Amino acid sequence: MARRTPRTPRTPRRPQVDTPREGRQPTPDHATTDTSDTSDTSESEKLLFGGPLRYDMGFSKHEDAFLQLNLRAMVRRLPLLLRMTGELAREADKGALRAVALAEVGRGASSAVGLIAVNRVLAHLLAAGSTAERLGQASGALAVAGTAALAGAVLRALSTAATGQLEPKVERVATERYLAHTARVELAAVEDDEFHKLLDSAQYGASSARRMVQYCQNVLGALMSLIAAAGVLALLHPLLLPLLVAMTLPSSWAALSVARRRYLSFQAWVQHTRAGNLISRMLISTDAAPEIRVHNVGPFLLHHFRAMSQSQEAEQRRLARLAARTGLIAAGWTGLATAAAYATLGGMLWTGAMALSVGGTAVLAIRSGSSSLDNLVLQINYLHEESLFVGDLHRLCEEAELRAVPVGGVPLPEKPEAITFEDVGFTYQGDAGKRALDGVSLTIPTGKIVALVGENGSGKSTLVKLLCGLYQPDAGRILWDGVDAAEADRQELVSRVAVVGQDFYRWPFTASVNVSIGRPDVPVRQRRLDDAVGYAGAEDLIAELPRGWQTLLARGYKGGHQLSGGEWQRLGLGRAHYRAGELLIVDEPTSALDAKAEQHLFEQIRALADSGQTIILITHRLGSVRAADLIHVLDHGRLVESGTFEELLTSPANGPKTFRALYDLQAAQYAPPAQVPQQGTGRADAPPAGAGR
Ligand SMILES: Nc1ncnc2c1ncn2[C@@H]1O[C@H](COP(=O)(O)OP(=O)(O)OP(=O)(O)O)[C@@H](O)[C@H]1O
Repeated sequence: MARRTPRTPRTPRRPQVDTPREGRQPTPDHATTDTSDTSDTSESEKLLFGGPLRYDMGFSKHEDAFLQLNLRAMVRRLPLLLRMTGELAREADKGALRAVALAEVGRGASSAVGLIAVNRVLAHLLAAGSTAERLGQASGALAVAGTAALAGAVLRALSTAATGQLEPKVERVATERYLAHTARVELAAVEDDEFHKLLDSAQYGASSARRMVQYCQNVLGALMSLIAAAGVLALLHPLLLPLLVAMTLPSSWAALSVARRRYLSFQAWVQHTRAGNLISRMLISTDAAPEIRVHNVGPFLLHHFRAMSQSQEAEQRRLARLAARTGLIAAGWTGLATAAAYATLGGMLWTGAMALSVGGTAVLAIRSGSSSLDNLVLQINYLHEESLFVGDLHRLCEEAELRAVPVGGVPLPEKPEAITFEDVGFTYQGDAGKRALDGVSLTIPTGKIVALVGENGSGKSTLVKLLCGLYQPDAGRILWDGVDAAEADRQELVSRVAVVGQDFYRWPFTASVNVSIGRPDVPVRQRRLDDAVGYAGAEDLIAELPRGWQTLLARGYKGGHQLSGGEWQRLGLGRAHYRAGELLIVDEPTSALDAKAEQHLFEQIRALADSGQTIILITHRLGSVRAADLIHVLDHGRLVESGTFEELLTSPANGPKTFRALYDLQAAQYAPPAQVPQQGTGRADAPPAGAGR
């Protein structure tokens, strides 16, 4: 009897990356370290990622729920698995789902009819009489067996066609679920490594759901054939059924053991795999391409890519060895069970407990039944294994619901007079003990230019991220007049805000989309686009692009065009203007602008503030904050000074002097040697032109 061996360990869900051919390229010193040992953290993991990337499975929250891959648990879970796939399939294409189900039930019925007909044929052929007579009597049953086989083939084709239609739709529906839920979660969730791990494993849920459709079809088909064969066997002799089961148990056990090991391994290695893929992507990324060449980083990355891949290969080897051992044990037990089954059958024939024609049908039914049962267990096992990933997708959706940006809330005042930070504190996840903001109380009067200044890491960007609702304070409140932003409608809050961050995104789309994506929910208007680039001083930039607004701003694509850093910054400013939020936040808006563009921008900012818009300006160029109505100075997450430009520069000798010290330091770099002011003695009215640039 042909036995299926358990699938060998595989990693189809992960992009397979070939180990690159070794070239005679220089490798760094540490390249000589043997990194193929998986028992410890590899040198590459330590060097590039600061430690092990493999998860200790003890952490797994769903170990209890999902890893009990024993036969009982698997059978218990089968209805749930079928329902999960059924729900996805129903959402994707009800008609195709119905067609698959009907075709498979029909196939089972035709298989049972076929077996019964074969039994009749054998009974007629083994009865007394001439050959012609026996053939004549068997012809009716033969015709039935032939028709059943034909019907089975047609139904199989129907089922295959409907499954082919259903599979891609199920994958699409599952992928949409994944993406839609991910897009809705809070920023803090995306930055949480546990949530990210779930994102990693759940991304395979969609392709697993697609494969589950195929396996469901196979399970249904095998189940129907099994019922047919088992029904016939039970009719022939009741002892034949347990024999059938005994023959199939060893391979079921083997398949389950292998699946369990593979899934555990996948979960433990998921982050390692992502890191390996990250390195391979860097090697082909257009952003990294210049530095890879100028600093000759290629061999370094290739070496570590190879080392990380070798660690994974070692894990695959380990799984393969275990699978081979399990398969061998299972094959031994199956051989014994098969010998026992046929010995029992022979004994029954020998003692006359069973007629010869019944014995012939029994052999056929045992062959058909054991292959169906074997196949059924294998398919259920595949189904179960895939369902673990679909389970991850479900878990992600549940988790994402809990961590989703809340919908609804208290409306914000239409024209607030001020936004007030009341004793606000915030610590980033994983940064325990290090407060990014600590007890910050300040006011942002609307319709004014408010500047935030301070040294690197003093908390300026964090403060505006809290203001935009990207993070929630863990202490204190942010009030829009009397309304606490934590209780406000987040959608409304973000619609009031436009941001040009330091790391604003450079969309790999056309210039038109790069600006209009500031308000993706409204139709693109040319006048609004022109206004936006006029504000950012980028009219000439657009006019000079090869295809104007329709120029693709992405390297590595046909017709793609590359912008300089300053040109991107102007487009980013244009995007923020296009968004038309009441609160415009500009974080280092002029870092990449030339002097003319910078001056233009500050004139525009002043004009916007005069028209009633609130501007929050973050900059290290202290000469630029002269135009601000109010300046808040942060230091190590705390507010240390507030006031106008003049107030901060002319504060009394024993008063706060952080701003003054920073300003003098910058001014000194631009003053002619003879006029370098001493710290604390510079005059507010005498900064050198362009100070801080
Ligand atoms: N996403 C993040 N996760 C964890 N820590 C962060 C994150 N963003 C910032 N931090 C930390 O919070 C602190 C404040 O950072 P923030 O970006 O607010 O400073 P900043 O004043 O804007 O600095 P810069 O002038 O360099 O832009 C820093 O110590 C930084 O390391």
